[in-house]
Amino acid sequence: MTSTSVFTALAPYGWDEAWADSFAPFAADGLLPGRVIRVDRGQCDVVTAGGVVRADTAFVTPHDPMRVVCTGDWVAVEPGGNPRYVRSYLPRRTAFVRSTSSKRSEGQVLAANVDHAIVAVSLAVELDLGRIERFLALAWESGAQPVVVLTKADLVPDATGLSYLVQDVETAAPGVPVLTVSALHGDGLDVLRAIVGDGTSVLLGQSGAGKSTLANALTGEEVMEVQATRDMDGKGRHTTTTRNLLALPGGGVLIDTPGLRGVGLWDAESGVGQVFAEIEELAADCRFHDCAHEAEPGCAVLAALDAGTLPERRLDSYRKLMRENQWIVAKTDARLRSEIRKDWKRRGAEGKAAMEAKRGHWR
Ligand SMILES: Nc1nc2c(ncn2[C@@H]2O[C@H](COP(=O)(O)OP(=O)(O)OP(=O)(O)O)[C@@H](O)[C@H]2O)c(=O)[nH]1
Ligand SMILES: [Zn+2]
Repeated sequence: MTSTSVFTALAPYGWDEAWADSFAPFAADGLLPGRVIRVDRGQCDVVTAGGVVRADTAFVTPHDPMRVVCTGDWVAVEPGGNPRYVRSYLPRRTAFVRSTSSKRSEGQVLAANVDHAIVAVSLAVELDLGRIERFLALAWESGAQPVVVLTKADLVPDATGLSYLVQDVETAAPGVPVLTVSALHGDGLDVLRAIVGDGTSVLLGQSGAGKSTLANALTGEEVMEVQATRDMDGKGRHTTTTRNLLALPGGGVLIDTPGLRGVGLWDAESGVGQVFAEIEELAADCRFHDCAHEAEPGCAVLAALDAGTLPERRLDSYRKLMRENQWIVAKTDARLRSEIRKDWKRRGAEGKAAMEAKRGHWR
């Protein structure tokens, strides 16, 4: 296959000149480029110019879960073999990471190379700005551009009410476009389509926020492809193959993985800073460089609070997310420290053993 036809085949999945450049050394080794559309234990499905192939990730499964191949990664796969192997993956432009179970406070990459993080928020229930801010922190932290999509706009009875809701969300989302859509009536979908039409998008948001409905509207099909298999017991059994990454009919790529639904905050300090851009801006004018905005003299944040230009809810939410984030960071640091200590101990023991072996030799 020529490099032009590879380019044409993979462009709908987000392949571009820059990816092709960083892939060049792998191409020289006879490896094929492809994008991971799904991962399961030790295996992944990769869309290549020649179609979807199944590949083993044993070569690229390091100890660090942050470095495990994930949906959205561009990989170098072997041209054949049973099993065929993923040999490497290209450096990520962005990555969605979440903290795993409380026992092991490591990050886990959920999706890679995402450009737009679509945060779906239902207008059918009372707005929870704190929750929106949390999703936005995570989105900014990943490197993707967040977009808030207020769904089920048809359930808001009047236009004035709707515009107030949008304004509320906008105060919680500086630098973030806020759209309203109704999947029921199709309102606002073209604006969303224009955004996701370029690059790779993910859908975030609480259960019931309308993510699947949006995904279906964008893809124009069911995201779950149900494949009829051999009817073993006459009950019409089906197996479902899930593609977690889809090329959209109007251009752009959508990643929708179960794991991304319900992500938490992970080391998102700079992300939190971006969500609360106006507070960070104020903080630059505090008298003390390390002002905690609690009771310090010359605190510009508290001054804005007093003046009523900064809503108290915003400051509370900022503090809460910062605290939570610091806790996660501290937990990770503790893990790192204990790992380093273990490493020292091991090296110490090896060193001691080596010394003793030498001594034995001298004796
Ligand atoms: N009235 C109205 N209902 C909607 C709209 N979009 C989604 N819904 C309904 O809201 C409910 C939840 O939508 P889903 O798309 O399943 O939500 P989800 O975010 O995918 O939920 P999870 O799969 O639990 O994460 C469904 O009953 C949808 O039919 C809309 O634009 N208008
Ligand atoms: Zn201050």
